[in-house]
Amino acid sequence: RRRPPSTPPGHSCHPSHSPQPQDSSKRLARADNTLQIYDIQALAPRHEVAWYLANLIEKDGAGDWPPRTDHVHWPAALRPYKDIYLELAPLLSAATPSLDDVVNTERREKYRGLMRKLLTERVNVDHVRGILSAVEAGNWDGMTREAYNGFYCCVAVCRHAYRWATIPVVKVAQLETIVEFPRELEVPWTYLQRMFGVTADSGNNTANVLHNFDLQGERVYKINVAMKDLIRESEEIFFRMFLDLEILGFPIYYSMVKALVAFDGGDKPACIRYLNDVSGHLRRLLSVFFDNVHGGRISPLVWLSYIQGFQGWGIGRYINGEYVKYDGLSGNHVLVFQAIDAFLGIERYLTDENMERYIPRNQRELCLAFKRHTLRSRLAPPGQNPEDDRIEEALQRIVRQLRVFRAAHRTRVIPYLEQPAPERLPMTAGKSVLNGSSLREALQVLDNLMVTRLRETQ
Ligand code: HEM
Repeated sequence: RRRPPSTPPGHSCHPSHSPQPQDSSKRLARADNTLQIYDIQALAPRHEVAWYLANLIEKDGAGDWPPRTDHVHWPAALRPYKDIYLELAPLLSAATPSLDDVVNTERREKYRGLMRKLLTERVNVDHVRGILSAVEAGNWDGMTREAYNGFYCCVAVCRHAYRWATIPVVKVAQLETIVEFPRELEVPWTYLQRMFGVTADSGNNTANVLHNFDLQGERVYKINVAMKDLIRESEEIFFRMFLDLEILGFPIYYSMVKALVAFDGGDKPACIRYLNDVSGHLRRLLSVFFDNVHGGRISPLVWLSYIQGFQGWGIGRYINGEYVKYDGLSGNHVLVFQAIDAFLGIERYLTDENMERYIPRNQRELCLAFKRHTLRSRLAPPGQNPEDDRIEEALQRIVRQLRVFRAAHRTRVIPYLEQPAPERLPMTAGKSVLNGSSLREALQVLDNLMVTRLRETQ
């Protein structure tokens, strides 16, 4: 298998309340997962959950998790995409969002026109197709999986930039229902989405966020490059959280697999130890949320207008005569929460349809495998077997941790969502333009979703 990253082993200090986001010494480093990955690979032939985790790491992860990406060593035919995104990035955001539809339409047409022009001039679609079809046929001579992951991100963010064409997101953009994308952005997208086993026209947390970091932890395609520090720093901290969640998620996936292998091998004391490990790792992971989702780190004054909007989508296309609208990104795409829910036997938050649209196939399959092996349906009734009771207690501890997270998430996100943004209609990235006659009603719908989820967490 490919070597895991050459970044330093172990962990650097956890982001605290006052780091400069640009200061790399304060960032959580990717861990050295080598030994755990060997262990998972060794277990793969005899336990299907280990197999699905090994498969995710080897394929989507390019040999590690979070996924390894390369944004530099690409075939020449693909490189213009990155150049074009980066060249146009300073034009994307406006320091003062206009409330005038005419001004906004002009801004957007200018951005789209430029992107179209540069794509036509510099991208040879036949060459792009040639490279991606070779990969699809299993021939990786032309590019590595790391580079493929990087390119997935690049095309995804180019599409989101083209979709909105000005940030903050404005009403005229929200009112579009269908957008005709340049073929340079359509052709590769079909291949990329097929490879990852997802169907949406929009991106997802894996493409737009996880793959948007190089191995040194630098974010490659930023949104608000020419805006004030408060916006740029909040943007960095916000997206960095999602990489950190997967860095800290890895030992959780590992411990959950080991707990299942131990249980299935009849070693219940070892199973309990691994479940306790899950709790310990989860505590650390949740602190990423608690330490960052507040005004001292991510400013609610700028989040809604400058950070969230880019990741929305809210347009669609006709498929077999029926209009299908796609949503953008949400925390609900994050693998670690889906995997833990599945492991605990909690019903899924996303519908089957949304899973297929936004969650890469190998992530979905890992979660389904966790669900098939959930321990809770296999324990003796309470009071009949002391070891089973201790397993249930350990599982309950994890459930309680998730409940604390969900209760906190419910309240902490409100100041971000209720920020005035007169340039747009109420919208979340994950749920698109919100129905309801007022912002209050729209937020109530979201709150109901979160309360229901909290209730289901048991
Ligand atoms: C300003 C920051 C955030 C806001 C405004 C926000 C808002 C929301 C909203 C409105 C929902 C319900 C609608 C939907 O499914 O999309 C949601 C769901 C969700 N969010 Fe967030 N979120 C934020 C940050 C985060 C972060 C950092 C995480 C991960 C630690 C996260 C994890 C989740 C999860 C897992 C769900 C699905 C429901 C669940 O499993 O409880 N969110 N978020």
